[in-house]
Amino acid sequence: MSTGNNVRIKYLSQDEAIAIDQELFTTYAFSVDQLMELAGLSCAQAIYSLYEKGEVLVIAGPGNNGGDGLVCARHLKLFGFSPIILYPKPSKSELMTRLVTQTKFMGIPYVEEIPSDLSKFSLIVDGIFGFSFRPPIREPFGLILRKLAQSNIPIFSIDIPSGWDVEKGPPAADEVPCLKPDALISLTAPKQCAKFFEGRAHILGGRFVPGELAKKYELQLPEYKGSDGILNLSDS
Ligand SMILES: NC(=O)C1=CN([C@@H]2O[C@H](COP(=O)(O)OP(=O)(O)OC[C@H]3O[C@@H](n4cnc5c(N)ncnc54)[C@H](O)[C@@H]3O)[C@@H](O)[C@H]2O)[C@H](O)CC1
Ligand SMILES: [K+]
Repeated sequence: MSTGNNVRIKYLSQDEAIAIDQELFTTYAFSVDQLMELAGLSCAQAIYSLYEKGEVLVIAGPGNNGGDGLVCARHLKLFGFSPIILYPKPSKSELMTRLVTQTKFMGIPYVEEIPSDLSKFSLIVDGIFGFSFRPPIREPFGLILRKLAQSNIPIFSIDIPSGWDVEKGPPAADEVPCLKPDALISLTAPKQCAKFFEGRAHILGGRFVPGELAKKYELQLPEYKGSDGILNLSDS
């Protein structure tokens, strides 16, 4: 992709995305919750820039993509949205347990299963699977994705449209339900599946990559404006 400042942004393979993530946590000494906070905050900032305030269903999966979703929900609440969380396979990790406690103290309600009628929601945040997803989908996520694929509510996908292959993109029509997100936020850098994104806004977020690491992986990241935490790649 060519961006406004004539840089060709790189699309990462699944292995590269995982390797960069690991390097951030080891060599560069970041903790998961530091980066998750920045990632989730950039998701909420992107949503604020794209959508009217309203009731938002945030669906959190079992891994760190789900953690980004929980952080995003917390910031959405502070920004004046009304998030509701579906977190069907809660992790027992200390970090995720703390995130759940934080959201509950923020007064954010949880639902146990995907509501049969989604019409009251103005937006669905897809924090189900990120770059570690490997098909085929295990339940209850197949059921949830089927329901989302059938609805007309705009979907904002965090890092990867859930159910898509991280490199090959949308599943074949006869395989599994295929999400067609209205917006996608790529954290750190887009993964190869983002080439197949046809929605309204492709946002770059997660502004925490040290220059040396970006150079090593030849990320060719476009420049964020000023102190912004997000950059709309669809504008350029
Ligand atoms: N460096 C960054 O940009 C950061 C990104 N962050 C976010 O972290 C995710 C990646 O998180 P990870 O925990 O590695 O994996 P996932 O969330 O993608 O999911 C793993 C989770 O899902 C289960 N799973 C995998 N495949 C399936 C399947 N076919 N069916 C059902 N369940 C499946 C698996 O068992 C795990 O439980 C990245 O995308 C960003 O969103 C960080 O927050 C900050 C740094
Ligand atoms: K996702």
